[in-house]
Amino acid sequence: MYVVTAEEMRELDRQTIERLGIPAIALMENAGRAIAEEIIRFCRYQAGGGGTPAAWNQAGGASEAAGTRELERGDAGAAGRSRNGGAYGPGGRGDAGALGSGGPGVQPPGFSVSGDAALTLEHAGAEHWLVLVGKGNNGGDGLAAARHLREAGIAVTLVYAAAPESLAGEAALQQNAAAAMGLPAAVYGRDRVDFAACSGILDALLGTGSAGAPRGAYAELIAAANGSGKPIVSADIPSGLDADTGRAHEPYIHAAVTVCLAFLKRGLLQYPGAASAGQVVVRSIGIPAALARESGVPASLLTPEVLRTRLQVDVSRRRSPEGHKGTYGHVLVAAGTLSMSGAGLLASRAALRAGCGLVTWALPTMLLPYVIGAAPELMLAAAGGENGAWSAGTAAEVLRLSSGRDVTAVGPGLGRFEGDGEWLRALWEGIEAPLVIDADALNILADSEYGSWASRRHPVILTPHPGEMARLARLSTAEVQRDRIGLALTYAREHGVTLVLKGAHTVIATPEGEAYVNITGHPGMGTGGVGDVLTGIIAGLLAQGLNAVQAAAFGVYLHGLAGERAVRLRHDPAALTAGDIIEAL
Ligand SMILES: NC(=O)C1=CN([C@@H]2O[C@H](COP(=O)(O)OP(=O)(O)OC[C@H]3O[C@@H](n4cnc5c(N)ncnc54)[C@H](OP(=O)(O)O)[C@@H]3O)[C@@H](O)[C@H]2O)[C@@H](O)CC1
Ligand SMILES: Nc1ncnc2c1ncn2[C@@H]1O[C@H](COP(=O)(O)OP(=O)(O)O)[C@@H](O)[C@H]1O
Ligand SMILES: [K+]
Repeated sequence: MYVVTAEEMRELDRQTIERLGIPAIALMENAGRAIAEEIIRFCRYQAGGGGTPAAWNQAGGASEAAGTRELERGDAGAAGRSRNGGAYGPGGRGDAGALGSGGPGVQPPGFSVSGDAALTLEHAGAEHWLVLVGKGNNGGDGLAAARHLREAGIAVTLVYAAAPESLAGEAALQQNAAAAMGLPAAVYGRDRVDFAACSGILDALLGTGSAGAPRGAYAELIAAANGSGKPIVSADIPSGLDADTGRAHEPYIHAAVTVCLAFLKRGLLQYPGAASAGQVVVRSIGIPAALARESGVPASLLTPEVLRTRLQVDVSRRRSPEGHKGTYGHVLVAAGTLSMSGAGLLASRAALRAGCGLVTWALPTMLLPYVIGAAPELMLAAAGGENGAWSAGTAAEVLRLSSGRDVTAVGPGLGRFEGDGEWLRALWEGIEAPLVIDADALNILADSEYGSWASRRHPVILTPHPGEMARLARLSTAEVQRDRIGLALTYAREHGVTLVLKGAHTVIATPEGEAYVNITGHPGMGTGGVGDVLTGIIAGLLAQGLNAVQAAAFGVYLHGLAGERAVRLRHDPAALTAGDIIEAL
């Protein structure tokens, strides 16, 4: 699933209209219909008592994002089936249920007629939706949706932010159609609007054409909608949000559902915007995905389908019947100091659980006797150093140990030491295998002009959290968080590295200029050592022959999934520890 900026979206719109000859009004019609269907689905969900995301999916339709957990069920090939199953499940979109919900062998009846179930609502008479209409195309989408809602028997009242005569182009056509259908309309500031009397609000004020903080009537309508306590469904993006960065201008809509049109917008994946969008449903409006591919849209949501098809990852993690420990690669982990030996242990254990054949943990000599037996499957190697710390002189031993290993991971619990820049440079220039760089090794890198180091034949994966990224990019942490996708794309391309920018919705960016945004995981994972586990997983996958981008993307995805599974076993996200994630892998 592609993730676009407002500019990319405009270009794809333009190509669809000009190259394919599909009229803009047709796209707007599709958008309006999709929004109306999702509002009806939301009404069904609410009538059913609301509840879990599963109940939401059952209320009709299921997006690709809803299928992102399918690896969890251990049925990697289920993508298409699960989506269809969701779409035609109980209360679902379409009337395919009329053909029988049974498996193969169930015969359809001889004669059947089915209708537009997605635009039908049993208790429509109980619903009354306010449609807040901006004067751009977002407002046009809202007007088209209003007509479909009215057709479904739902009462609608249009609330224009600006005089209806000020709408132009396709939005003006929609305004004329709505007026011709006799849809009741109010103009904010001129007519009284009773938010208390409605059952829900469609926010079609501002979309991808929005610039800066909402002004005038827009700001007042947003504040009134939020203050009403009624559920809000947003068209394309919640009004007030920056479509690219997810920055929330004041005021901005707090939506229960966002019906994103054509392609996922970057701002819906980046915080704080991601938190204001509620359930995000991406609906096709007739713009082919092939256009996004051909135009080189660089960002995608990381789904099992993207892992399988675009990144060519064998997500089933098949093992050869004749395989042995030599088949699955050997990881060297250079990590741990006296006060942070656990970081090295966590990374090493995670590499084993990720399925590699062998792991050697190189650590300061003094520590070795204390960790014997901590993980009996590990091999330990004393790397020298003094008093449980690393020293510049240990580089030669790490280089010797790395020879013949398939990957070296360096950094967790490493600490800083005299000459650490030259130490890391020796590893960078001398290790003839992929290198995963994390934690203090990233801080060492940030203090070095590593662009002048000899270029490597083998890939480098950097795994910074936002603080480490800030040091690498010489920005503040707030600046890093302002547009994580944009920054990750730029940094990875300019520095020729695979970058894993961690945190909620981790971004994996490639030296070739692509980015993948992960949505597995949860806030309970913000606890010490969880990043060390990720480093181990990525190294373990690299050792098994995955390339840098495959290992980074699949590693981040599995790490989040294991975090979710670990919490289910423990029942409380706050109780999660890094070791639980290793056990849940
Ligand atoms: N084929 C298509 O075109 C398709 C379009 N699609 C839909 O169109 C949406 C994009 O439409 P868009 O480009 O017309 O911009 P939109 O978001 O409606 O806002 C522009 C209006 O808002 C105003 N305005 C701006 N900032 C403001 C502020 N801070 N505070 C107050 N007002 C502000 C601005 O006024 P101005 O500044 O010009 O006076 C202008 O009137 C997109 O999100 C999707 O929903 C899809 O269905 C796909 C097909
Ligand atoms: N809110 C969140 N949602 C999803 N994942 C998260 C969240 N907070 C943290 N994580 C994940 O937890 C890990 C924390 O890594 P890091 O900050 O390096 O921890 P440490 O240095 O203690 O090992 C990262 O993989 C990060 O993406
Ligand atoms: K909107």
